[in-house]
Amino acid sequence: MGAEREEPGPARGACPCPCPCPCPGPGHERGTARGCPSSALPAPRHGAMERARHRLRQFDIGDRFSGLPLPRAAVLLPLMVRAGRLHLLLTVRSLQLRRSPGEVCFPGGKREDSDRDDIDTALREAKEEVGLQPEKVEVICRLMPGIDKMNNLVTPVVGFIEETFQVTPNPDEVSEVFVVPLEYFVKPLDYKTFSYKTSSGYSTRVHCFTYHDQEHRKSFKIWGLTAHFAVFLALVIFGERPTFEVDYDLDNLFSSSENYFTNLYASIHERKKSNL
Ligand SMILES: CCCCCCCCCCCCCC(=O)SCCNC(=O)CCNC(=O)[C@H](O)C(C)(C)COP(=O)(O)OP(=O)(O)OC[C@H]1O[C@@H](n2cnc3c(N)ncnc32)[C@H](O)[C@@H]1OP(=O)(O)O
Ligand SMILES: [Mg+2]
Repeated sequence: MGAEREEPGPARGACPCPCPCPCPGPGHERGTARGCPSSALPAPRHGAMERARHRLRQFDIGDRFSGLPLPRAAVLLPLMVRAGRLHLLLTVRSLQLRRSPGEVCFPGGKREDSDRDDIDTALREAKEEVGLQPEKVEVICRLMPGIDKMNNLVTPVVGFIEETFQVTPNPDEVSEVFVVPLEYFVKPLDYKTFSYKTSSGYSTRVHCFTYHDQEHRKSFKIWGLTAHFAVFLALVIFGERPTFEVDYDLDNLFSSSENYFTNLYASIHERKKSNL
């Protein structure tokens, strides 16, 4: 599968943040250290990370959907390298939560007035939920959003974190934290799929992974929107065909993911209009 988008435009010039980096891409906000690889992490030069950065930047949507009239939420897709392989950090929601108790999801939540954008939301929520300090995250990009069952527009923000990060889960919101090799979301050992009709009548495929975690000696079920984001991330980074069917044209991953989102969004818009 070839990437069908060019690298984002020319370098944005000398970076005014205190670090000496050449302002490498969309994840790095000029004038701040936010998303700056040089200041966020001790100069990771791991091959897997370099390749992933390169691929992810081609799929950055930036602020593209920020004007859509839906309530907003954002999740952080925290990537780390363990034993030379990329891994994703996931959480299990506390059983006390009103929505989706006990389900696996990424650190994240609803936008607050103090958040400037989806990156702020994802970083703030990750700090609140698992104790991840924003300056310990190298933000790489924002991927194509999804829409949850409450019709929140949910933007996945991808960031690298250090393998040595010590989680401190907030028990009000998170009961467990675990990591899964990213390859599992293209080559799973235990996978099911089913079709699902959203409240707006849009039919979609839902992925459902069961991951047997050696460290916790237990299995976690990862499905729905969380699985949707994990699969898309793995497709972007590995650029390989998964061992199961997906709703994308893999030779045109960016445009087909955009069509997928646009069709889902249109179904919600149509439903709202017909209810007026
Ligand atoms: C392109 C389109 C794609 C479409 C998808 C295709 C796939 C198909 C999908 C099909 C299936 C679709 C369906 C599935 O996928 S269900 C399948 C599995 N589940 C998932 O995938 C989870 C998906 N959901 C999420 O990731 C989150 O819910 C999102 C990110 C959307 C919202 O974030 P979240 O929900 O995490 O929000 P929050 O962190 O701001 O707040 C959480 C709550 O915690 C309260 N709180 C806060 N602080 C404290 C505190 N100190 N003490 C006590 N409580 C505290 C706070 O008031 C709030 O309470 P409430 O107000 O909720 O009651
Ligand atoms: Mg949350």
